[in-house]
Amino acid sequence: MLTLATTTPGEPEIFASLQGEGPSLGRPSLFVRLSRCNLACRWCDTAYTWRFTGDNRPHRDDTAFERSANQLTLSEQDVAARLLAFPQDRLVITGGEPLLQGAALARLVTLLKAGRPGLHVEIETNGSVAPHASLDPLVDQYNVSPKLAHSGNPADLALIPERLSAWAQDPRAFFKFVVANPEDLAEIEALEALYAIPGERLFVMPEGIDSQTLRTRSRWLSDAALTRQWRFTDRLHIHLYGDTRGT
Ligand SMILES: Nc1nc2[nH]cc(C(=O)O)c2c(=O)[nH]1
Ligand code: SF4
Ligand SMILES: [Mg+2]
Repeated sequence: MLTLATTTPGEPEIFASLQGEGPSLGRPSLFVRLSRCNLACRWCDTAYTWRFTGDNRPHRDDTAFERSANQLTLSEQDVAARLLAFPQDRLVITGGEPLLQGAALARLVTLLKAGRPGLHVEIETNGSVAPHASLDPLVDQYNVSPKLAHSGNPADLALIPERLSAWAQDPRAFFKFVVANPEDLAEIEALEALYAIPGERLFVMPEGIDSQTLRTRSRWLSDAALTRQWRFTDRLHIHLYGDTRGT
């Protein structure tokens, strides 16, 4: 069984969209959003996957979500059938933190690759959880977003040395650091040096859930990427659709 996020109560967050972030930006893709996360970022744009009633960890909006309206449990077969009803040949698995459900995801991806040979599978992860051994060989690309101090997570939960070192050595893993302030850059430089992350696989992305914020931050962040030989990614889906579920 898989625990998914919902778009509207009762409807799983399964949709087709252009990949809005990272190395596959602009590619037509299927998305499935899983519920639950092991971290709690202050600026999380999908707090409805984890900040349920009674969870008082700090968050920008201070909103708590009713679990029953925002979570849905479906079988791997059901999720596979819903995804295979779309024509796209790329899948983005996101969350929440999808790797918390790695064994069930392996069963899902096995069904999907049987139904659509050649399906490209990428996973959006916060980078703190190891992929389940049965899932890892089925994954084509990881978009790894380690959480910096401004996320509000304790570093010992968010930045796991063995994990960061494994991602840095995996050619399938692209780092995507969410940046809000120029002070965040020194932290990225330190991680780049410590784990020897190749610039080719290091993206910076402005934090923001509206076009104006993204544009303002892109102005200095793109310069920072240029001088450090990092890659830059915008958040295309925010410009196109705004901060809405199912897009
Ligand atoms: N279009 C689109 N691209 C995305 N890339 C990463 C997303 C995410 O929420 O993880 C996302 C998303 O929610 N929508
Ligand atoms: S790791 Fe991702 S899903 Fe989890 S709280 Fe942070 S931004 Fe939200
Ligand atoms: Mg998102």
